[in-house]
Amino acid sequence: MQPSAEVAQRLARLSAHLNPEHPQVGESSSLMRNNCRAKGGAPGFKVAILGAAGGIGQPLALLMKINPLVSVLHLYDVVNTPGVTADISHMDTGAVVRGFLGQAQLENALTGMDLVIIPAGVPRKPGMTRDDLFKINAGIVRTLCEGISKCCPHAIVNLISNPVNSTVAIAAEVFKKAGTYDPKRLLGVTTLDVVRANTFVAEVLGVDPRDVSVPVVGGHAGVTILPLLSQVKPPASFTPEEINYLTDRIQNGGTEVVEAFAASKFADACMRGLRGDAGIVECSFVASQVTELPFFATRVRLGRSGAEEIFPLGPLSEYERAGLEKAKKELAESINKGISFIRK
Ligand SMILES: NC(=O)C1=CN([C@@H]2O[C@H](COP(=O)(O)OP(=O)(O)OC[C@H]3O[C@@H](n4cnc5c(N)ncnc54)[C@H](O)[C@@H]3O)[C@@H](O)[C@H]2O)C=CC1
Ligand SMILES: O=C([O-])CC(=O)C(=O)O
Repeated sequence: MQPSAEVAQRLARLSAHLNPEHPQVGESSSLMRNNCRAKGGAPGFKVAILGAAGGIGQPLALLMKINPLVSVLHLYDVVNTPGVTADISHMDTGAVVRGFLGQAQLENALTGMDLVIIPAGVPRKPGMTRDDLFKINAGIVRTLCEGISKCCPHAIVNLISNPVNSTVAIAAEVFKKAGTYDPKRLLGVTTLDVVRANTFVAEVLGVDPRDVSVPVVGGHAGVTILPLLSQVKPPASFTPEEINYLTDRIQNGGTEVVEAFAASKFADACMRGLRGDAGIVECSFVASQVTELPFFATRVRLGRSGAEEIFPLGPLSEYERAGLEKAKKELAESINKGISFIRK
């Protein structure tokens, strides 16, 4: 008797697993080379993390593997992806995990992706600013974005690598050069500023951070991070001392601790937008006409094509208006630095 189609498929998969012909570096098992599809669940999105073996990349990979919106998860790095991929791939959730190691595998990592998340590059050491990372990370982001424009030009890109205030401009220039630029699809990740703002404001108010929403606008470094405490929801008022304390703590939170939770939260919001959910609003650093600068972080509505609507700043307090001027001055320099890196 002939085995059923399903049994035949299972036997083929088992045989491929037991007899790996030419193991490829960076793939966690021969099952992954069979182009197998995630079983069960919604159709899901194909997500690549570039820099997946790093401090942000690894926990982010774990969080994406448990996200039911993800059907395929590609983990790319220049080191250590085989181990990380093996680890993540053993989790009993739906997404199929594949690992890719080194530049030669970048194109395979990117082909067919719906969402590309980029935490690749060097992080700050104590005493450094995010701008101090420009020298190394600018080139890394350029190479990765060249790959994106070639292999998945319609993917949504979540850019985490610092300095975000410059790397978003770098990515935009690379995409423009390649003729693939869609401003709605390029999003600098500033969610961590919002997550911190919600947490610190909730601490001051003595409420649950999940019930608090603080818009954070501008950019993602020092004074360019501008929490709009006058627009906190639910409405709350703060003393001048509280405003100084909160603004300073939110602007400098990155020197306390960095974390992947916010990156995962933002990626999840992008996928819910892609799926067509209504009313998905997050802060992000995007191409914008809210100010005279070409990029600016404000609340944006995420939809099927990325950042579909960019909300204005709303009424600002005097303190926030002064902060906005400082933020714009530094932001303009960071954005120009990114643009000239590619145009030079
Ligand atoms: N936007 C945001 O809210 C945040 C941004 N960051 C930034 O994210 C970046 C990564 O931070 P961590 O994960 O802590 O650093 P990390 O050093 O732990 O990890 C970075 C990873 O990138 C990889 N990498 C280096 N060059 C690469 C290349 N050419 N292609 C692919 N991967 C490459 C490294 O091998 C490493 O695994 C830093 O620039 C950091 O400042 C970090 C936290 C929050
Ligand atoms: O501060 C850093 O170096 C990393 C980062 O962007 C953050 O944690 O907000």
